[in-house]
Amino acid sequence: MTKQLVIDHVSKVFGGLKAVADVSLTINQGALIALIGPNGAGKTTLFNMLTGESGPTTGKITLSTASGDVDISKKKAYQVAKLGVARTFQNIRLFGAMSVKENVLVARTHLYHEDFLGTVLRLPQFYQREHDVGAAADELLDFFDLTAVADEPTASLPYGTQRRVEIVRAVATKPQLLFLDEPAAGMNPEETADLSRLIARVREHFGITVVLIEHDMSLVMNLAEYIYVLDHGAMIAKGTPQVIQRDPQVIRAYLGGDSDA
Ligand SMILES: Nc1ncnc2c1ncn2[C@@H]1O[C@H](COP(=O)(O)OP(=O)(O)OP(=O)(O)O)[C@@H](O)[C@H]1O
Repeated sequence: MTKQLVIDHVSKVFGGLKAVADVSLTINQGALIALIGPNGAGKTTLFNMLTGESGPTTGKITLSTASGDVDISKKKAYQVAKLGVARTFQNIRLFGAMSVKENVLVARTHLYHEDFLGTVLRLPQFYQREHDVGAAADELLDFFDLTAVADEPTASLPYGTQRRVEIVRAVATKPQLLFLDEPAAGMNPEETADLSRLIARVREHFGITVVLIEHDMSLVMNLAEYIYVLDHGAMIAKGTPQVIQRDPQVIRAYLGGDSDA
């Protein structure tokens, strides 16, 4: 198995609070992993460190890329994104006034920022690229079953659809690694089941490694191959869904008790 992301003794301290405490784990290419834990366990804080939103206080994060291993511990979010890492947020962050397709186009166009001269001078490659970007966006919208709402302003769409737009926008950046922060939040069981199938298809079709934070245990247990459990910033368990469901420490963390009884 090829390693994609190595998290080596990573901690994050806010004032006196250790939000993430000495967490180590390795994510292999193509994996579908869930990160779970009670509220305040440190899941989003860990995601923020892995995507460059906020650097670790101590520890190292190494991303394998086509051109070798890169230490991303001190890199900014836009630099990590350029290395092939995309994410969605717990609170949807879309361009609400823009249409669904425009959201995808913006994400896709970011890939070509390097060719500033070609764009400014409107060289032939600019028009070719515009055409390619448009065609790729249409294909993506079709894959995500969003063609019918392609021209709708995203803010006008139902919550579950907006979540799908967030994911397609992340996928439009052609990531190697996709982080989804509570993708099923606010969804009904039917939408959650649809989402679960969609995530599995995205991973399969685009060959993207997927890491998700989720409180919906039906989604986690059905979808994830491997689960990491955080509690009070520390990794308290890891294993397959079958193992995690029976882990006494995990059950205790969720039920909030302190004893073994
Ligand atoms: N920027 C910050 N400044 C200070 N404390 C923070 C900051 N961000 C998070 N925390 C604290 O760190 C701890 C971990 O928070 P985090 O949001 O990572 O938990 P979580 O597992 O994602 O929780 P939830 O499931 O509720 O989203 C919490 O005690 C939180 O209050």
